[in-house]
Amino acid sequence: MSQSSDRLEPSPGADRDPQASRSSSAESTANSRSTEPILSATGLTKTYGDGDDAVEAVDGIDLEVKRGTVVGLLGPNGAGKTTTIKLLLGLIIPDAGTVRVDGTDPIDDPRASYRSVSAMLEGARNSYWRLTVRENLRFFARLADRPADADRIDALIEQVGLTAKADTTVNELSRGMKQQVSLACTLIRDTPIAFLDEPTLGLDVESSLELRRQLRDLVERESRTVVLSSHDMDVIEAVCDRVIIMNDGRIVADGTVDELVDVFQTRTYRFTLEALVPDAARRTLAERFGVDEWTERGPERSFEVALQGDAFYDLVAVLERTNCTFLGVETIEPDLADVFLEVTGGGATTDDVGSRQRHTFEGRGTGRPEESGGEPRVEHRENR
Ligand SMILES: Nc1ncnc2c1ncn2[C@@H]1O[C@H](COP(=O)(O)OP(=O)(O)OP(=O)(O)O)[C@@H](O)[C@H]1O
Repeated sequence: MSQSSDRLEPSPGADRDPQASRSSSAESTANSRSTEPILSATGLTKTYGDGDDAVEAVDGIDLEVKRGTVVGLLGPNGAGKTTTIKLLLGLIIPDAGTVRVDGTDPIDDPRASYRSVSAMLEGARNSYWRLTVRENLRFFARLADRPADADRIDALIEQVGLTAKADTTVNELSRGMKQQVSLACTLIRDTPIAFLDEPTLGLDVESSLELRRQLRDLVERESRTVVLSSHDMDVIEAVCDRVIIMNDGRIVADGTVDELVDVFQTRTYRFTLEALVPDAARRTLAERFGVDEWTERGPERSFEVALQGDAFYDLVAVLERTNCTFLGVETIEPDLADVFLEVTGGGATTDDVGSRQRHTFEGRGTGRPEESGGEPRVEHRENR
């Protein structure tokens, strides 16, 4: 979808008067609004097509989002993230279920809902490339109930790091900069809710890091409610308060990044062996533990494997039985990539894993790292 912000334009004359006198009933409505979820969905369902071609994209989702939180929607390709966002925005009609956006119904009264939301869908396409950065922001600011003034526009341009490019046309900017302009165009309307669908899609590592930093900065300064979808676990970990993992149109996990890591308790280990690894060992490790990638480093061979509970001891027993000379094992702190694999049963690879904190245990033996006696040496590996 493109030009999402156009489609979210409020109707002329639909403006609310911010200075309107507040009756006590209006106050109590405002108070109850501040405690109720700013966004909710019940039984949300959407199937595309019919008959043999039917695709159940969203299958009975219930969801509540508190004000001022940043929620990450994560899941493999086709999980239903974009469809969910479009349903919440009222851009597509659900087959069943209800949605409330800041006290409004985006299906019955889309204009009322559009005052509360802005969206950046599919990356950098929601700005006008023949206009300058500042012209874009002026344009999008004017779509708001209370248009931002020149100072606010300059401040936002500065926050996304584009002051030097403020009067440059967007088509002359790099892809990362275009994405920053899109983000600024989405945020300039100062809506209480912003949807960001894959905001770092297609960015190089540097630009992705920069956008992530700016996003967190903006969210902290302005306490917006943000719903952000991404395949990029580093983005989700860096920016989100809460993570919802989708698979096959359903929510399969919902919690804080820390909670999910605790719940799923997957540990990834790197085992290092002497070079002569018997074929029987390789075969058994592949069949029982899915070990099919080995790293060769001089006289050492190593592999990484995600294990739960007693599987660690089972693997060590296989190494002993097949006469492998075991040089050491490191534990790698689980992160969202591991959780994601665990919950969805696939759909991403551990190549997606970004930064990991490693607890390295050295020395020969077959004991579990915690029992190997050595003090763990903590390393930090940056993959980004
Ligand atoms: N307009 C459409 N017509 C038919 N099927 C669709 C349409 N849009 C999405 N789908 C299908 O619905 C399912 C969910 O798609 P959706 O785009 O919501 O997933 P997603 O999690 O956002 O995926 P991705 O991460 O790849 O963008 C997929 O099987 C997709 O092929």
